[in-house]
Amino acid sequence: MSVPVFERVALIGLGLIASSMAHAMRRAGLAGEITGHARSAETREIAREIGLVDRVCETAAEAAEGADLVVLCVPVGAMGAVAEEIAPMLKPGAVVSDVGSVKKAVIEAVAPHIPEGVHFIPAHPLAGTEHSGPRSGFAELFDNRWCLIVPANGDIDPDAVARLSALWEGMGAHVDVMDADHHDLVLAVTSHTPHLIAYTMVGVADDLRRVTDSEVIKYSAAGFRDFTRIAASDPTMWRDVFLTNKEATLEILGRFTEELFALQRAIRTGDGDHLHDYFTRTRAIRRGIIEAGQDTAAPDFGRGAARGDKTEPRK
Ligand SMILES: NC(=O)c1ccc[n+]([C@@H]2O[C@H](COP(=O)([O-])OP(=O)(O)OC[C@H]3O[C@@H](n4cnc5c(N)ncnc54)[C@H](O)[C@@H]3O)[C@@H](O)[C@H]2O)c1
Ligand SMILES: O=C(O)C(=O)C[C@]1(C(=O)O)C=C[C@@H](O)C=C1
Repeated sequence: MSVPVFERVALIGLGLIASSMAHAMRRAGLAGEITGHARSAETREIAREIGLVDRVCETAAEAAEGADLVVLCVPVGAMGAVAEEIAPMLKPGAVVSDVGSVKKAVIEAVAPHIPEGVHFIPAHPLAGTEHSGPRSGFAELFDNRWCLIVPANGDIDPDAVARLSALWEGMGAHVDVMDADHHDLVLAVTSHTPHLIAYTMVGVADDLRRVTDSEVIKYSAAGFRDFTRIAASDPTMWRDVFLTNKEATLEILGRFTEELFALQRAIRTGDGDHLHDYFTRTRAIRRGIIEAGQDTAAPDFGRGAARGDKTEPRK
């Protein structure tokens, strides 16, 4: 057991990310005591039943009172209201962080409520699954994944950043620091737009299913099944992501639509060279990731790519 990085940690919201944090902190002895609160009585009951944290509190304010670290693990759209509720209970020198998938909107919603002398250090672990709720977490979720620390304007207290980084590293993650605007644009490319595409593709297939009497689902191959996994992700979380990362997502969707139209035209006009060149470029990107050894964020990647590497390019 190592020495706790924070003596008292409060987790507000007890879903996939908070429950994984609780397991990961316990695995490495990173917190002296963990308190927790979730809005729904049912979630609080389950958390008590499975012993997820040391103390389940009826209010967010009660959970945050006297904590050295408070982590907001609620949907992005709920962050501001939770910050306002806990603000009067925060002790001087405490660290407030969050795990939201969008950073600029969270900073705008939370920062105005943070009292003087309390450090607000937003963060985002780049790890998740399509599951949600207090039973869905597991200690290994953050192993070898990135956690991005996104300092809010003005507060970059080095000691507080170092302690939060040590906590995430103790939970298995690699830590990097990124500016909020850049974070939101990068995540719009790598996470938000791909989720929207998956939701759309599964919706299209569902419409077709009614026509073809379930053939689409019955005969769906692995690629489409991967889409259905992503499209099973929590509706509240993803509604909030798109409503709060509007600008960056619309920018990337605009570019995506242009490329899609170009591919559509190539198919219609029989422009095989365009299609082949495009697919060759995208395959090279995947291979580059594998060769650079940067595939740790997706354990399945390597195996699939190793098989793919042996295939000969075909015209
Ligand atoms: N799921 C992922 O893949 C993933 C990955 C990284 C970051 N995130 C971010 O982490 C946060 C939590 O996501 P999750 O996947 O753990 O969600 P989840 O749905 O599993 O859990 C959310 C929890 O928040 C609680 N909650 C909702 N509104 C609340 C409120 N107003 N007050 C108190 N509790 C409230 C719910 O009861 C639930 O316990 C989100 O901001 C999300 O963007 C999610
Ligand atoms: O693996 C998944 O299921 C995820 O969608 C995880 C994922 C991602 O897009 O990579 C989803 C949202 C996040 O904020 C971070 C990670």
